[in-house]
Amino acid sequence: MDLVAITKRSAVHAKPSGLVLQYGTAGFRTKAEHLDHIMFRMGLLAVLRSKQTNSTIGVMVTASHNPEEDNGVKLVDPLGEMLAPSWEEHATCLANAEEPDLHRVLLDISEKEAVDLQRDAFVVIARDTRPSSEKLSQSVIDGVMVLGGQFHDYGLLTTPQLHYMVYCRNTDGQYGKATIDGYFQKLSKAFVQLTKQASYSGDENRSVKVDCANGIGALKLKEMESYFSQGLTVRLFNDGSTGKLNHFCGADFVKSHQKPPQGMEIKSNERCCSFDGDADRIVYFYCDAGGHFHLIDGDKIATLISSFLKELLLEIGENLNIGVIQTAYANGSSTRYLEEVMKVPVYCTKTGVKHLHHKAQEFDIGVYFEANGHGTALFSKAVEVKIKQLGKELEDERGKAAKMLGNIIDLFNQAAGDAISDMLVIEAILALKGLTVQQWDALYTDLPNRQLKVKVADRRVISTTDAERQAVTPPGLQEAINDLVKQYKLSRAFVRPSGTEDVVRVYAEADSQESADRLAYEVSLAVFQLAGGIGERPQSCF
Ligand SMILES: CC(=O)N[C@H]1[C@@H](OP(=O)(O)O)O[C@H](CO)[C@@H](O)[C@@H]1O
Ligand SMILES: [Mg+2]
Repeated sequence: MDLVAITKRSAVHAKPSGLVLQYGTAGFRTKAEHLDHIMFRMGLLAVLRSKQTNSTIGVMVTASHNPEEDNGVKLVDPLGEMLAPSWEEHATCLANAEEPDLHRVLLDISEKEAVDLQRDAFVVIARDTRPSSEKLSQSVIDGVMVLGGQFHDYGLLTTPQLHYMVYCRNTDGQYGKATIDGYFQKLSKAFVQLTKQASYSGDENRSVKVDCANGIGALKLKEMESYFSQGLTVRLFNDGSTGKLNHFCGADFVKSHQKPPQGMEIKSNERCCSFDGDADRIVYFYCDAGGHFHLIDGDKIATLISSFLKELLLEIGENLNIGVIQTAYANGSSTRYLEEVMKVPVYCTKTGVKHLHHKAQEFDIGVYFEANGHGTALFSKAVEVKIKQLGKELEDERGKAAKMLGNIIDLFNQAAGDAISDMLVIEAILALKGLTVQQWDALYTDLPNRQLKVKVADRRVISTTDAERQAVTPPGLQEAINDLVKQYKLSRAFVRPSGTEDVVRVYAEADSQESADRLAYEVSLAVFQLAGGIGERPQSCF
């Protein structure tokens, strides 16, 4: 480590005094103007992680669904996964170190993690379309270079595309070619093969409207369109040509406001979907003839996918272990439908895709989705090999189903939840099953629910257990929630400190919207009173 060079370059990317940031569920995220030093330091950290794992590490510059003025950064581990928890702590230490302490922290991390500093390092970098992203990604590169790391800058990519590149590079290209063309080719080939077998006909059915949140998803879908146009026409809205990123549009807006995005013409019963700003989340929706908006969220996506996979396995005659992974935010109706109607085992993990991803790896086939639309399906290597072999060997119906499953496996981005990949999977399944968006929506009816936020002095006073469904502290809070829940039918409620915002999140569901609203409000009051609420008392929303 050339300490003099590091000090010199670090002075160019000086840390504003007093600024403390934490590597949270989605890396670092705040106003773009506060992030230059963070980017430089994450370049340094990526080099250390690369040396330690002897693998390529990814650095993604994005703030996903946050407003355009924000930005953020996260590191991608060797198999395309989120950064390991012990390194999240190192990231926080490094980010908050004052200039004179920077070396010591770098040396501490290297020592604790037994990093062989003589090893080569390779880092791949990508960014979203925010105005601040290009300059910030240069600061990452500066950090990589000062520690002697090699790098490749992919420029503009969606977050899941960078995860995919990292995964490809660390599996010697077995997973795919680590280029954007390789990604387009792999997914499109699988999609076109699948839709060739579809009974769906007519242009109406073969087209979907996509709200791209004015983000990177629009650019990449435009580039990719010609690769899969035999199977699907995509009509892009909020493509960034006029509107502002994530402003009244995108998956997060549509899910949290439960209404269509602005900037999109919607005719009744048309199939529409929304990506978020970095295209790692997707939700579907439509408006019925009466003008009512219908949201099809991550839970219903997981249901469609897992039921299709289960059917294919039945046709192939393989008894594989398939599981669906959700979080506490999954709608109670979805969990009930999966367990009782489809007989698929459902598991609940803490919020944050890394938790779902790890749990999904325990199964032959693990399907995971957060209700907000972030998810994918993972297939064990043994399953992939077996299914593809059956697809080649068998000429009968079983073989046909195995070929289909083989293509579905290739169509999923198994490194991370991916709006483009998920959209193509969903479109293929709807086409193959001849399902309309209304029929898909009718699988089950969501229980009315409400999410609220409460401001407290220190959200760490709330600790939880049972995959965040029960509050352990502060004393009395869980008892208060239990008493409130008892007063409503089909009800459930929980509270947890957010990992990305300085708030406590409250979730409630019940048999009617009024009851869900009321329960959420009453639980918010309990949080405000027992967990040190600040500012205005929660207001009722009914
Ligand atoms: C209720 C909710 O949607 N929470 C989101 C949000 O986490 P919080 O820890 O709840 O702030 O951001 C995460 C990162 O994007 C995402 O994984 C998660 O689902
Ligand atoms: Mg995102």
